[in-house]
Amino acid sequence: MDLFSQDRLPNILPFDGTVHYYGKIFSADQSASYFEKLLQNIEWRHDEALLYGKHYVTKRKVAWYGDEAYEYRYSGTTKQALPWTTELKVLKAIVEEKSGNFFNSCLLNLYHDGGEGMAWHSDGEKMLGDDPIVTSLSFGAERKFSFKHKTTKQTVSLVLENGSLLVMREGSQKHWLHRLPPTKKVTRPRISLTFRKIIN
Ligand SMILES: O=C(O)CCC(=O)C(=O)O
Ligand SMILES: [Fe+2]
Repeated sequence: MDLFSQDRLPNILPFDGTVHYYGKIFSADQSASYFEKLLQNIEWRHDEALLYGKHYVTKRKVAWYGDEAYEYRYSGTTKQALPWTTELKVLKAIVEEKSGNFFNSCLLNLYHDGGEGMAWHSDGEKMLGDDPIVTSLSFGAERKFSFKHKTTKQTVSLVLENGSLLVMREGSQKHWLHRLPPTKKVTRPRISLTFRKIIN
């Protein structure tokens, strides 16, 4: 476990939680290779959402993998986790080593260009427990990522680089929202791997 590097990392959040940005943990070559493999080997599907009784299909694609065929219920849809691919097993081990945390599942996102993003939310699903730790491992285009405090509305932003690791720790889901804002400046795709730990 890479505890020493975590100790030296500054907290992205000013209060009420901890978010560590590890920066690039892979070289440009390694990142390009992972990006291609993930694009090819992951079973990407358009996400579905039920909002105010209306059924939406997102442009963004997602995929859900895990140790077991966990069921992920949200916005009126249910997804069943697929078994880990070779690359995902390798990446999970690297993220666990870097962060010092263990994960049993991963929600992957594929944003085809800057027109696709993710709206303000927190990853507060019951099955993740009271105070979940969620990662974002990024490949491809650099994107801005923002946090907003649920009561003070204070915001903090950073850029998630190609091959970089972000770990949202204690308090970060309870007290803060996060989003990936859409932008016209980005024309290339990005893949993110959000490793999570299902409690029950
Ligand atoms: O794409 C990202 O970096 C984060 C996505 C996210 O917040 C999520 O999947 O819950
Ligand atoms: Fe999230």
